[in-house]
Amino acid sequence: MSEPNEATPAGLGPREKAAVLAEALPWLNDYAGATIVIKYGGNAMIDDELKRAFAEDIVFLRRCGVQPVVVHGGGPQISSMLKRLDIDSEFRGGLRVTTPAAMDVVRMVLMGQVNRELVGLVNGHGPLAVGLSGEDAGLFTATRKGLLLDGEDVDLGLVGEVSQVRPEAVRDLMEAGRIPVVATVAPDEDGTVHNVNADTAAAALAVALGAEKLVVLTDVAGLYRNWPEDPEIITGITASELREMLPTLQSGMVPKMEACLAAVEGGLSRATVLDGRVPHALLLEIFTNAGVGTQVIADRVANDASEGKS
Ligand SMILES: Nc1ncnc2c1ncn2[C@@H]1O[C@H](COP(=O)(O)OP(=O)(O)O)[C@@H](O)[C@H]1O
Ligand SMILES: CC(=O)N[C@@H](CCC(=O)OP(=O)(O)O)C(=O)O
Repeated sequence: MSEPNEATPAGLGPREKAAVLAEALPWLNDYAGATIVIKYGGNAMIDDELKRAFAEDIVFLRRCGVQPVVVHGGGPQISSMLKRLDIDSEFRGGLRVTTPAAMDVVRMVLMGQVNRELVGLVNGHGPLAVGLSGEDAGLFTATRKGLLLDGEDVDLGLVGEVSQVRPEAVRDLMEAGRIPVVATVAPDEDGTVHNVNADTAAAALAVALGAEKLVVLTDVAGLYRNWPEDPEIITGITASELREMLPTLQSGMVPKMEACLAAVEGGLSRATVLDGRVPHALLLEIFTNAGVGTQVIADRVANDASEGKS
């Protein structure tokens, strides 16, 4: 048996461990029963250990009385399958130009590969996760997305934005104590399946569920003020400040920060971008005072805070 307060292999003695657990109490109170939508980016699914840690965090949240809903990406996984199949693909404005042939691969990889793997990892802890996509029970309806880039109309092919969310299927699962794991392909009104960016879909679902918070796990420490020259990360930004910054953003950060903005403008108090390469980043964010990543704060919440109302 170890001596009182002797450091464990994890580097913490009993007192420090107890302090970490005690620090979680206010957060446990705050988040009891709350819905948290977690977007898990394909770039954060780096290795098996990180994916296992992510699944543990999701189950931990559920066991603490939080209602986690996972929306996952899989961009790098789609790209590698397209390459194997010798199908060209390019990104414009952070979105994949999606031909019908590429769409078949997007659907196969997101639903048949990434979704199955995440569901399996969570269910290693008990029969909790149920996988679904925007095609199930009318969850998402897509409309074709237009894009104006440098004054030029870009044809993105079968890329969709979410025009309607029917969150009933997700709610049914949550009420049954399950953890919904959502892949972001979605039919349009005629049934043609579209490729929806996972950040965009996560924000739309978070708004439709009236979630407490949107957490986006990616492969950078947060939103850089001057990417990539300067290592400064923005720790907190209001919706108005982010709106001003949006036109200066590049690549994958464009849909990501647009999604965070849509989430807080749609009624959420906060949306946070976190480094998913840090093991258990989700637990650090939800249950400690560590304050990691970039937090986007709704204007009304920021105003209330400056007036001392919260
Ligand atoms: N201002 C910025 N701050 C941080 N990352 C940025 C910024 N601008 C562009 N990026 C790029 O955006 C990427 C994240 O978007 P993306 O690759 O789509 O991630 P995910 O797969 O998690 O959705 C980062 O890895 C980085 O290369
Ligand atoms: C339209 C569009 O770009 N769709 C994305 C869908 C997957 C995704 O968003 O994955 P990440 O979250 O890992 O980037 C794609 O085809 O890559």
